[in-house]
Order: sequence, then structure tokens, then C-alpha cells
Amino acid sequence: MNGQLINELEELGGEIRPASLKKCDEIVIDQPGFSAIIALWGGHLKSFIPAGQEDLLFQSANHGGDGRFDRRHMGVPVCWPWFGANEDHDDYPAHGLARYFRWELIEAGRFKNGDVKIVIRLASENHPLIEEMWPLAFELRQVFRLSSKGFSINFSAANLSDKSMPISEALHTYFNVADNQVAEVHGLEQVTYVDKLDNNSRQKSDSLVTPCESMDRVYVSSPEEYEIRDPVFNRRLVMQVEGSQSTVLWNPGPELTKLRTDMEDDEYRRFVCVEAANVLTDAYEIAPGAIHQLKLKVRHKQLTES
Ligand SMILES: O=P(O)(O)OC[C@H]1O[C@@H](O)[C@H](O)[C@@H](O)[C@@H]1O
Repeated sequence: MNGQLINELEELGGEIRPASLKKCDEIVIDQPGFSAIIALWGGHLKSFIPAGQEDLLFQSANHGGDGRFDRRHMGVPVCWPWFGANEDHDDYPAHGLARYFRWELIEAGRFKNGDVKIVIRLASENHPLIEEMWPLAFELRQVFRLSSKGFSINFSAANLSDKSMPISEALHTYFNVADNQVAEVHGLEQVTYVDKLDNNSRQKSDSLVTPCESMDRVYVSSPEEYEIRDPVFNRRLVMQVEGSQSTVLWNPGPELTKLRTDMEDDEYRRFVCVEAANVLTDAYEIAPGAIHQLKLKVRHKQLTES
């Protein structure tokens, strides 16, 4: 990492925490209104804590294994260029490659209004293993905008190859909730979803989602705004998306969590994954030379605040 970037980061009240996760650095930003951590391993926004509040993002106490494709459940994993299992290679990791490689910091600064701006990049040409597993050249960027009101991620993918690139993807956010039994997801009422825990049957419901447990749903053609209400933390987490046609709602519940060696038995109680995605019928192709953007904006508000 070059010295100028480190100086720019320090001017923001930021620092590099060396070799913190999977032998990669983390960027730590400490501001009067919030603190945030971006792990360069996988390009995860790992933590975002507004002043005086609980983290908006969950981190598992279980660090998973040390292998490249062992996961740690936390923050905002980037699932790209495929979501779920790889259709052609059953030995490839679930949810693509982007979350398993080291991203690089390329910019640290501020937007005009003073919000913190951090830009990171993952280019296939820098990783021989990516080129072996996914022969179409690409460059990914995440532009993080961080302020006391919340965070946004502008994820972009450029197809640098001369072939169409088939994509299914998600910003697989692990939201931190005090108790999934009373947390509620609003805004997906009357939207058709594919229920992966019920033979991929298509369902629709009139009501908000609660408790947020033992569910694995893909809402297709979903709206651009939805939210989590957390009565214990007394807050709403309002999500606005662009470039995302699907929303995935996931919580493994007690039985599936017990079967996992990479999550503690009771941790399912403390997160809900609400994922800005393009999957199933919303999967798409990026034309040669084209760029696709997926944007997620998360604002925290008090429960009664409009
Ligand atoms: O890869 P992770 O972080 O363990 O997440 C796994 C889950 O991710 C969800 O997005 C999928 O819908 C689930 O089917 C899957 O089990």
C-alpha cells in the first residue's frame, strides 16, 4: 500500500490494522459520529457503529477455518459472480469468488458534503486462482460512503473480457439484531418469493416477516426499499437499493446452525440477512466491455422516527 494513500487515510482519522483477517489488513475509520471497519480480505464492510449505538452489522464469534474458502460470517460479504452453488463445478465455493480474495485500497477521502469515501478494488488479473476458476476478465470496485446517518455501498463490476458474463450476485448483509424472535422485516409484503426451505415453492404473504428465523427466501422483482425494525435496539434499519431486482432473506434457525461448524449455536438469534441481490430469474449478463452497478444504502433511525 503506498505512503500517500496511508497519509490520506490518516487525514480521515483512519488507519490500517495490519494482517487482521486471513493475513490481510483492515481499514479502521474512527470519526466523531461513527466508526467502521473494512476488511480487505473479501472486501467486507465488517462493522459500522453509529456513535452511542450497537453495531449495524453482525460478526460471528466463530472465526471459521483458515482455508481460503472457509468463511467468517460477518458484515457485508460480496457474493459474485455466482450466488449459491456454482452450476458447473460442484467443488467451487458457494456464493462466488469475491469474498475469498484480498481486495486493495485505491482511494481514501471525502465526498463534497464531508462523508467519508473509501474505494477498494478486486481485479481478476491480480489473482491467478481467480483466472483459473473464472476465465472472463473483470474488475470490481466498492465505493463506501460513510457518515453518522449510515453507510452506502456502490458495487460495480466491469466485464473486461470479449464475451458476455453471466452473473448472479448479492450484497449478503448480516444485520445485527438484538433478538431475531421480535425483529421484523417490513416492505416485502405481497411480493412473490421462492421458498428454498419448501421445495422452491412460490409464495406470497400479506404480513411483515417475524420472527426472522429458519427462513431462506428469494423475493423476485422486489421493491427498492424495505426495512428491519428492532424493538429492543429501538431502531429501524432502512435499506434502499438500485440495480437489484431480488431480495434474499435468510436466517438458518437453531437446527441448521447446530449443524454448522463455522457458527456458534445461538448466533442465529442475533442476525437477519437481508440481501440486495440479482438471482434466479433476475440473474443477468454483463455485455463485453460493460459495467453493472448494484447500490445499497442503509440508514438507521429510531423506531418512532419517520
Ligand atoms: O455463505 P454464508 O454466509 O454461510 O451464507 C449461506 C446462506 O446464504 C444465503 O444467501 C442463501 O440463501 C442460503 O441458502 C445459504 O445457506
